[in-house]
Amino acid sequence: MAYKEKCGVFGVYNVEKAAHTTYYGMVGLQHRGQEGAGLVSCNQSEFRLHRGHGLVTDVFTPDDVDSLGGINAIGHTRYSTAGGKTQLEGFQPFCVHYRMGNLALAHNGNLSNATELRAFFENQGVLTQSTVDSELFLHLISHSKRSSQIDQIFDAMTQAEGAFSVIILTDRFFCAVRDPNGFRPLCIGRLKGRGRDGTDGYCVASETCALDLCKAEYVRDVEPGEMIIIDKKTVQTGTFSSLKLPQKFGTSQCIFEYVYFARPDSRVFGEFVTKVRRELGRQLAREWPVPKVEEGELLPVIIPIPESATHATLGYHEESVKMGRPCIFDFGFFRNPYVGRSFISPSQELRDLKVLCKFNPMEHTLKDRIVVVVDDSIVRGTTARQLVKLLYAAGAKQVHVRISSPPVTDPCFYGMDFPSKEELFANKYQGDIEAMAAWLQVDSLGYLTPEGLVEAATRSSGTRHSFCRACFTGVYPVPIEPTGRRDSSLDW
Ligand SMILES: O=P(O)(O)OC[C@H]1O[C@H](OP(=O)(O)OP(=O)(O)O)[C@H](O)[C@@H]1O
Ligand SMILES: NC(=O)CC[C@H](N)C(=O)O
Ligand code: SF4
Ligand SMILES: [Mg+2]
Repeated sequence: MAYKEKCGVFGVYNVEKAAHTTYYGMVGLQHRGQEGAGLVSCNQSEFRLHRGHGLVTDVFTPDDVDSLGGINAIGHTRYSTAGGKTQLEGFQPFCVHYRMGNLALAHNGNLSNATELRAFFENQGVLTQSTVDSELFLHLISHSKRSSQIDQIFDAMTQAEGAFSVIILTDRFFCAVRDPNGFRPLCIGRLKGRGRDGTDGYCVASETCALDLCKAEYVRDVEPGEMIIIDKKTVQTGTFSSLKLPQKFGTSQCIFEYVYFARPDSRVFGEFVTKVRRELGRQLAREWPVPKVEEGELLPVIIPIPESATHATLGYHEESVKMGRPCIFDFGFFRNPYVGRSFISPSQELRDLKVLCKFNPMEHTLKDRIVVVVDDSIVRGTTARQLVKLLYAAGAKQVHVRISSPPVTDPCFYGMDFPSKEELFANKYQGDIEAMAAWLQVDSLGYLTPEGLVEAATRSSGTRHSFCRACFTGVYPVPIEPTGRRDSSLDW
């Protein structure tokens, strides 16, 4: 795993067998976090919590899920971006009791003003149970002076800055909030007739692939800056209450969800990820075409680096043919499915070994051909460099690398754990593409331009919102702690 991902949140309201449905929703979101998983269900008026380290299937036995029961529940799959990585107290959902009753909360994202908020509460003598930023939501809610619980939650959300897609379960309602920038995705689903006495149930998830698993129909996304309430009235009328958080910094949805992070079968920010990835591949073909071949030469073969580059490669191939550059699409590597994302790779030597365990080239598709190999991104360069060697060893005549995003130059502070700036491949060569190609030992290297990325993603997703692309520019749309810059224009 070159990047450590983000978290996944999933919750249901008025759904028979709530804990079971949430369990399956979390399995669908496993790719978003593998350090730990947790589930809170509301059984009568009792809130029950079960959480642990590792994959969803490791954390829960069938008995655990049965004993959680309930008709309302929320779940979380975690990759830590703040605070403790091992202490169970920092794992979500958080489940507390305060003057308004029970409250369970799960968060995907990273707060940009966490240090400031923590100092404020600690100075007041507030006792905290973890060093995780997400816990601060609980203190913001319980310290709110507002009288109704909905207003307390709204008040808390207006004081948080940065990336947060949050779901909350209380004794009376279910609530879902997306930060005004809309960094992380969040969508709403309906489970027809799956509620008490044949009424409709509702669910909210980070990605639609989790809705598919639970056979929920996609209703719509929670909009950037929207807080929706699902309660008894929703069950009776089919409508949600919706509140709007004040907008401070414009919208900036994470473009990397489209490039790499989200599951290809999900609909993110309103559009299928596969469709956007194909469009990125098409744009890449226009910017960095397939090399021309001499008459009588074998056609170039276009291959993806599995898994995440497959759909961009299909788009690259389609567009190349349309542009009058004949070539074939094929799979040049077998990817060992048993080498999972939880592979531990602390040193360069182990990372190199990991790549070799993961991929084996298929000689018959590669021998004597010009090979154009497409990947979605380069982080440290480990994958690309190793795979290029394997391609030549398998008989490739030339190797051309195409990347369906710009060079990654800066870390993410909005819920994704990237390597440090110094470790990023592009920074080692100050963006000198020729030097980068020489280190990779390839005949050519082409990255999608930042403009091409934004244009293609906007065109194919049809979104009216802007994207964050700070990891390609170093210009952060919301101030980051302690020295980050902020993009005040956000005009792209
Ligand atoms: O330059 P590097 O440091 O080697 O990292 C880049 C690679 O990491 C990602 O894939 P990853 O192996 O995480 O998983 P995937 O199978 O989902 O593509 C990305 O898609 C690149 O292939
Ligand atoms: N990846 C995430 O969304 C992490 C959520 C939260 N900041 C944590 O560290 O648990
Ligand atoms: S910095 Fe990159 S990964 Fe992080 S939110 Fe922005 S686009 Fe996404
Ligand atoms: Mg990859």
